[in-house]
Amino acid sequence: MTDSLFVKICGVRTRGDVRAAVEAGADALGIMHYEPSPRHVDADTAEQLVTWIHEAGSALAVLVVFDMDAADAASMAQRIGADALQLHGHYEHSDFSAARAAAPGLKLWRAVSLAHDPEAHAGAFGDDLLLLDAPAPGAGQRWDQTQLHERDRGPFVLAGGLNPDNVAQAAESSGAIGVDVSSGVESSRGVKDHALIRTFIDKARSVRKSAAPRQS
Ligand SMILES: O=C(O)c1ccccc1N[C@@H]1O[C@H](COP(=O)(O)O)[C@@H](O)[C@H]1O
Repeated sequence: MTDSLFVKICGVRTRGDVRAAVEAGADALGIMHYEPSPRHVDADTAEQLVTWIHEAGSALAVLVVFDMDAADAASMAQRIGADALQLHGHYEHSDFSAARAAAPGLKLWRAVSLAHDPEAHAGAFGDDLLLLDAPAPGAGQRWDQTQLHERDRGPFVLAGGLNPDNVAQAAESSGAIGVDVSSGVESSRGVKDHALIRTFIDKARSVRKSAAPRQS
């Protein structure tokens, strides 16, 4: 594990988005499969994006879903060759067990908001990674991080309303091990701005992970 932040760019939809994010040094790229999202792609496009991501370099291809049946989502992630499945929405421990049974070896990332799950902490559902996000994910919404420090959450990735101007301060004050962004690197809803992607990653790379969260 390096001492620089883990950086995920979420909601890629084109080969140009993939190239821009991978060439800028993203550690993971998110592929959104959720029809109400402006970043939604169908299963065939998702599979093509996974191929492009793997051809372009070593970044992880992450299938991102919202309230999709966990086992079905895991099977889809495995079928398209994704490296991880990011589950947003109303999931229980049993859903993660079902997903693991459907796709053994697939990394499962649990995305929650402390507003909905104030006790959330890393590994609670046997997940491989915890993302702490805004109550309304994908909306470019910042959230109150003071609740974050009420208890030890273990390692987590920070998401929700991040952008090139706030990512360094947000990451340093939260003690996150990584950051995840969608709206903040777009020129309009669902349209990635490749220059913003590059700037976001540069700013995130300027942060050294802290041993403990600083008070914001
Ligand atoms: O991006 C979306 O449209 C989306 C829809 C439903 C669930 C999750 C979604 N995206 C995730 O939300 C975070 C934060 O988004 P933003 O940066 O505040 O726009 C994003 O990183 C995705 O993991």
